Amino acid sequence: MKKTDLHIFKSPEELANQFANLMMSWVENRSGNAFHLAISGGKTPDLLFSVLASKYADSTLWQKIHFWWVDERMVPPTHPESNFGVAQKLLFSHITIPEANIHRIKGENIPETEALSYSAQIQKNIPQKNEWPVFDLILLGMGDDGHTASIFPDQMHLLESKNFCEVATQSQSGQKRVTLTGEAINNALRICFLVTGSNKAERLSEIRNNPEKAKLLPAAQIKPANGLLEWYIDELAAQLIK
Ligand SMILES: O=C1O[C@H](COP(=O)(O)O)[C@@H](O)[C@H](O)[C@H]1O
Repeated sequence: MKKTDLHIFKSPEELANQFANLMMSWVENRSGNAFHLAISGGKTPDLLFSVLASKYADSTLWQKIHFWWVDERMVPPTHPESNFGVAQKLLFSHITIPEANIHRIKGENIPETEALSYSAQIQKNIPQKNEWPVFDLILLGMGDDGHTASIFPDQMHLLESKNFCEVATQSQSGQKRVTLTGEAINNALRICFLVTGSNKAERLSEIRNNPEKAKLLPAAQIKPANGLLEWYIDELAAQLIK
């Protein structure tokens, strides 16, 4: 992680507010009529969804944004752990967005079948470079074990898969996930990690200051082929960074 790629905010609320403004300005300034945004699961995006829903409820930019998911838990959309379900509740139900702009991973389907079907959706809709999709923006989180997307430390091979998507298994619970692979993520134009909370501090300091430990962390392997990589973190997550 280079110093210049790191943006530290006083609180998760300040981060969500500032990031929402930045993101919408990137959408506005991007030429063309589609902006392909892939969002992550977990708790961290909740605040961003709420800020977007309240500050940008009436924005016309929702016509341009196509939502994709970095990963999904293989549960129905009504399940509390559904990443789509959370975005639906906190964001989509508050804005006007064409249904065709929402490209969810269908958690209710058989994981292997859905990984293929979601890959086909990506292939059909997203411009490619070097035979990999080029998302305009990918938002990533990081677990306190250093996983990102649903690429866990015991499944590092998913970083090098030649497929756009793969089935992953949550290491502790055994829950099946469908996730974008490392190469599909690394081909994006811009990748932003959003990370908050003291439970992420140790992993962040390893990524920044300890190359040997960082080798074992999926989040540290995210290195865009041509695009930008930025970290947006709060002070609690930043506390051990030297
Ligand atoms: O399991 C997951 O965890 C990470 C981090 O989640 P958070 O709750 O700490 O924000 C998330 O980025 C990933 O997409 C998700 O599926």
